[in-house]
Amino acid sequence: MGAGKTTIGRQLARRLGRPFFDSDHEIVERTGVPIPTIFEIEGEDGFRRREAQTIFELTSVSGIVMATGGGVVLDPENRRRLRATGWVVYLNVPPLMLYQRTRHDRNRPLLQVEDPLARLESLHEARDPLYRESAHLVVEGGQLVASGVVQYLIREFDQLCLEM
Ligand SMILES: Nc1ncnc2c1ncn2[C@@H]1O[C@H](COP(=O)(O)OP(=O)(O)O)[C@@H](O)[C@H]1O
Ligand SMILES: O=C(O)C1=C[C@@H](OP(=O)(O)O)[C@@H](O)[C@H](O)C1
Ligand SMILES: [Mg+2]
Repeated sequence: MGAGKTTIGRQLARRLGRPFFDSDHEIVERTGVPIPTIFEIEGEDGFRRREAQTIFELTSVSGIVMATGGGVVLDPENRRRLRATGWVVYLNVPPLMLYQRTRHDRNRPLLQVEDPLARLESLHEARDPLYRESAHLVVEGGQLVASGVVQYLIREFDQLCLEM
């Protein structure tokens, strides 16, 4: 959360001239309610079921750029499908920076706790191996501005296309 998936995904899609989908946005569109409301009514489990269904559908569409929610890697089938159907990028950003970017945002239910930085640290530790297992490319650090990451990804993607 706060790594820049939505921001960078949208910019990357625009630069590549491809359609952009954000799995969280799809879930909100389909249910007609914001993510915190889904967590309130159906719990995290309910949200994860909707997320897995959305990932299943979006990984069936080719030629798109997709941003996922940060918890998508918890489900082994999500990880398998994403890796098998797409070119997966992990934006690895230190928890303190994630905290600075998300601290005023009330739209992430998992961070509405007394100590959001500690929550981000423990999520990062638990999920980092899962992100690495899923990704074809890891962008380390989070120091680059979003447009810089996009430029880097376009170069890497062009190189990949040349090699194919
Ligand atoms: N590379 C970046 N450098 C600085 N701020 C960024 C960067 N990427 C995203 N942000 C900012 O961080 C916040 C969270 O970004 P977002 O794209 O919603 O992350 P995610 O979808 O991974 O949770 C937004 O305010 C966004 O403008
Ligand atoms: O990390 C997570 O478990 C979540 C990340 C969120 O998306 P972002 O990573 O875009 O913030 C959203 O899917 C939900 O609040 C749960
Ligand atoms: Mg997002």
